[in-house]
Amino acid sequence: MESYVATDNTSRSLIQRKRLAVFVSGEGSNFKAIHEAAKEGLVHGDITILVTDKPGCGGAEYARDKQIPVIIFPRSMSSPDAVSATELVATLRNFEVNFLLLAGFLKLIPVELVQAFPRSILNIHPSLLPAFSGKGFYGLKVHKAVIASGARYSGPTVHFVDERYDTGRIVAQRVVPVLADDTAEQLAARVLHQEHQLYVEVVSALCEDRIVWREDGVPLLCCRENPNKLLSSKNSGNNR
Ligand SMILES: Nc1nc2c(c(=O)[nH]1)N[C@@H](CN(C=O)c1ccc(C(=O)N[C@@H](CCC(=O)O)C(=O)O)cc1)CN2
Ligand SMILES: NCC(=O)N[C@@H]1O[C@H](COP(=O)([O-])[O-])[C@@H](O)[C@H]1O
Repeated sequence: MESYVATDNTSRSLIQRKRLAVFVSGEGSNFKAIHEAAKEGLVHGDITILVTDKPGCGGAEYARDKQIPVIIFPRSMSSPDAVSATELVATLRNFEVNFLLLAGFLKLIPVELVQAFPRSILNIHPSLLPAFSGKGFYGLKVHKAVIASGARYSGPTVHFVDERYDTGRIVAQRVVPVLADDTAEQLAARVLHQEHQLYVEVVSALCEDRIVWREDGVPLLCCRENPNKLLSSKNSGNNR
């Protein structure tokens, strides 16, 4: 590894605390998990703005309750008062946002936003990418497709966002079993439980500058206790 990343509490206090924008379209349980982790000190950052296409969704209600500003995006016939992509970039700059976290957001992030925040937008998807991904694969539709395929394993993927749905660089995954008598709802609940842990783990690394990029463009997580160890390397405790 080229550079040492120190993240004990003293060293962490020397790292800039990051400013986060979270994008939701539904209940926002991943948003809530990240918000709680930030309050508990597990994430070295603050959620400074919530972006949604559904102003009445659970995630937006939670944000209002926590006095987090809510921005409606994208503009559409049903949301004429929503902001445009250009206006959203300007707003995120004004809020000095460092990273964008998609958490159940169901609209395509336009290339203008992707280019404005290079290697700075994450998404969590409820399958083991690249399987079961792309347009039409969201929410229960993903889990129904997994069950119908006969796959024995599934699980969440956290990846960087590019111009297309679910094709950005994979950062981390977790595996859960698919049981023979699983309903889509039961599988969704098992995967969601792991999503909450995985997203907090990755956002924690992101905010502590513990994501390094391999020469071939693959992002890797450095261990918090020993940042010279890669979480997915042979000598990592996680892989024994
Ligand atoms: N540029 C990107 N934008 C988004 C990504 C991405 O990887 N790149 N991820 C999605 C989240 N997502 C899967 O993780 C996803 C969300 C929604 C869809 C989809 O098919 N949406 C429907 C509209 C659904 C609705 O409005 O209710 C559609 O586009 O027809 C696929 C994948 C977030 N954005
Ligand atoms: N393809 C995108 C997609 O399906 N995202 C999924 O939507 C759910 C949102 O739950 P939440 O609103 O409770 O965080 C999560 O399971 C997330 O993986």
